[in-house]
Amino acid sequence: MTPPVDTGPGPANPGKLIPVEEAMARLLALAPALPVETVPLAGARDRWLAEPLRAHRDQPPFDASAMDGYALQGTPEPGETFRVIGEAGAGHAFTGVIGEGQTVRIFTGAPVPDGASRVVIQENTARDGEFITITDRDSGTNIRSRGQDFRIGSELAPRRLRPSDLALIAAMNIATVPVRRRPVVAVISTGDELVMPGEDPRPDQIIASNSFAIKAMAEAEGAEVRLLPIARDTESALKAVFELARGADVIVTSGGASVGDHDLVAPVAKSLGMEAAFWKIALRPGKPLMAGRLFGAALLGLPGNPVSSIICAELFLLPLLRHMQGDPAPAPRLQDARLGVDLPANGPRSHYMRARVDAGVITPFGSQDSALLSVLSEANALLVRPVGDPARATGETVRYIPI
Ligand SMILES: Nc1nc2c(c(=O)[nH]1)N[C@H]1C(S)=C(S)[C@@H](COP(=O)(O)OP(=O)(O)OC[C@H]3O[C@@H](n4cnc5c(N)ncnc54)[C@H](O)[C@@H]3O)O[C@H]1N2
Ligand code: MOO
Repeated sequence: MTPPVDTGPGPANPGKLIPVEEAMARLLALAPALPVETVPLAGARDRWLAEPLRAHRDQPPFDASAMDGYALQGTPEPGETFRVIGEAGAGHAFTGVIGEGQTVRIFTGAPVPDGASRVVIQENTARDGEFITITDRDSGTNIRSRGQDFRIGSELAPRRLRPSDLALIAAMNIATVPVRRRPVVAVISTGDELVMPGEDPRPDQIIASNSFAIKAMAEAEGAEVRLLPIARDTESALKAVFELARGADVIVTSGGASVGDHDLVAPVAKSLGMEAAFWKIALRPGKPLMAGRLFGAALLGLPGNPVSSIICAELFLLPLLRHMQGDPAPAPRLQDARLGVDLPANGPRSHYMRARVDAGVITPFGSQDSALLSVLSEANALLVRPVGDPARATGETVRYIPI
């Protein structure tokens, strides 16, 4: 186990590994909420509503028939007859008044005519020319009253817009919505060993994989992602690629974050003017995580190990993107499950163990090496072990993050 010792260039108390929660708070403080823009409703799926919306009308806007049948007064008994004096369809109101002994043929969604207090479904009637006879009682009125769904002025609070929210907003008669601008994320992979998938790698080369996960995760969180060229492990190469990231809201690097001679991300970012916020976290995997501000953007330096990089993106990049888009509670949501195995006590770093949760029982994988993409791919949960968590027995309740 790596001891909690740091030789890195972190600004505040550089000898200390920062707790995950503190790192999260300091990261979110690096990036203000993005500006608001107005978009057509049809293009607003998954965007973050920036301000409350208020309904422009009642829904339904009138007392509406819930069934196909006959609108009439009172509570008719089987055997009673009524004269049909007209018809009401959806979008075609009957404008007269229904009197005693009268009825109007009505269809689902039509306004209930004045004078009617219920709709008898047609299955409970027998029609003979101009007349109907009631054959069975209806249990309810079959009328949806005006404003039953929502009233004019009803508020929809800011949220990430799901398809059903779009339908609700449309029904409120609102055609465009104020949303947070999408964050622009520049992704930089670093390392002399990296080649893109599909190339012809030498035996000592590695396929760059991290950026594909980071891009997909950030896009699913609403970002526009710019995949920048792989930066080689020289100051000049890294500087040149950093320059390409200007204009982004968030710059994400992967690799080169540790203490080796070729780990240049922090020194090069500093030479370009980065204000460092923190470096090194009491976290496993992902200890060498760096954050700061560069070129007016939030900079997040992820470790190179593929699993560390993806888990740190889950734990820090995605909350940052949610925060920038207005999510008031952007941290990952923890859930409870029962342990499927005994676990030894945890050490001085929070451990996010790759695990599978099935039917409420969570079991971490045997190997937790931070290079194993095949294990991460089988995992559907990160079992969260807090710093110093004591040994846990099978059946105890533990917390996890679904992934
Ligand atoms: N002496 C120490 N060595 C290391 C420490 C330490 O504290 N002291 N920390 C270890 C930990 S923990 C981690 S995590 C890694 C992180 O190192 P880097 O961020 O500098 O990552 P690299 O050295 O560049 O790469 C690590 C590993 O991951 C592969 N990699 C890198 N980028 C990609 C990519 N885009 N796609 C796929 N694979 C990638 C790279 O080839 C290496 O195998 O440092 C430990 N060392
Ligand atoms: O954070 Mo490294 O082992 O945390 O992969």
